[in-house]
Amino acid sequence: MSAAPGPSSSGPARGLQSTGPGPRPDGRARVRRVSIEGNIAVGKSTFAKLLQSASSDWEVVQEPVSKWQSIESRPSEGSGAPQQTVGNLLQMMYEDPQRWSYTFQTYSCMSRMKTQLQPPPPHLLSSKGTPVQVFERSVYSDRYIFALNSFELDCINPAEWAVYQDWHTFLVEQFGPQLELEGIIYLKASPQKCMERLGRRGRPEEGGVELDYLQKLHMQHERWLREGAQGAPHAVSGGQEGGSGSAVSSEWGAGGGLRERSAQ
Ligand SMILES: Nc1ncnc2c1ncn2[C@@H]1O[C@H](COP(=O)(O)OP(=O)(O)OP(=O)(O)O)[C@@H](O)[C@H]1O
Ligand SMILES: Nc1nc(=O)c2ncn([C@H]3C[C@H](O)[C@@H](CO)O3)c2[nH]1
Repeated sequence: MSAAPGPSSSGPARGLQSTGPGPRPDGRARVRRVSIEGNIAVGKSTFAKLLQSASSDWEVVQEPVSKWQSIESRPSEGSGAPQQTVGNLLQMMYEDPQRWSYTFQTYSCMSRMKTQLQPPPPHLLSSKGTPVQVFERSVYSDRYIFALNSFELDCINPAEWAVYQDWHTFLVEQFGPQLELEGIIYLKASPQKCMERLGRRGRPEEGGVELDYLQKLHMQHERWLREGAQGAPHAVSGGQEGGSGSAVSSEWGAGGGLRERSAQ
């Protein structure tokens, strides 16, 4: 594991730094919160399942992909109209990124906010061990990896990018301590390996994803973590080419944050 330097002293990171591993004001104080980050198909969900099955103290909150694949209309109150699926935003984004990337990022980020704001389940609150809530990706990678990448690829225009950053900064500052994460588990594999895994998984929407896109996302992750995971917390535990499961296994270090226990 390498500890990423702390985030800069301005902006949304302030709440994270000031709270640190010390006591939180509510009953959730003992529940650690981390995210798993990494390129598409590197093995985050697979690794998350292993974590969850290893101990009842680890609770995984999945990335809300199924919501993105099935956008539901919300009928007006009392209309009696049934809820309907009105689109697959993941597919729309991949098919026409210039048209749909901004819409996708608003929805992905909002759904990540909702999951990060969820209280821990009761069994974690009553755990006698070290309970950990593990989020698949975060509001920080939404912005500093994906939305930024889409902007750099001209799939989000300068006005959309300015608007995204404005509301993102506002919301992260508003919710600061509640969104707070204490660590990041970074799963890393070469873009070629991710491409292979993506192909094997065969998610229909990803049929047009090219190696070049995974290479760009790989670079975004490397830069973000090298620069101290802007917006996000400090502890980074790095996986290796093998990907999930055997490649990285982490435990809480005495000083807070994640420490690598074994890597092969
Ligand atoms: N360590 C591994 N070795 C070989 N194959 C793996 C490994 N980990 C995951 N896979 C396979 O790679 C594919 C992608 O894995 P997974 O769905 O866990 O990726 P992910 O990082 O969660 O993807 P996404 O970025 O889309 O959320 C799956 O087919 C999975 O079985
Ligand atoms: N453009 C874009 N922005 C995001 O914030 C984002 N988060 C995830 N994804 C894509 C990767 C997988 O195909 C699939 C599941 O992770 O969704 C994203 N794509």
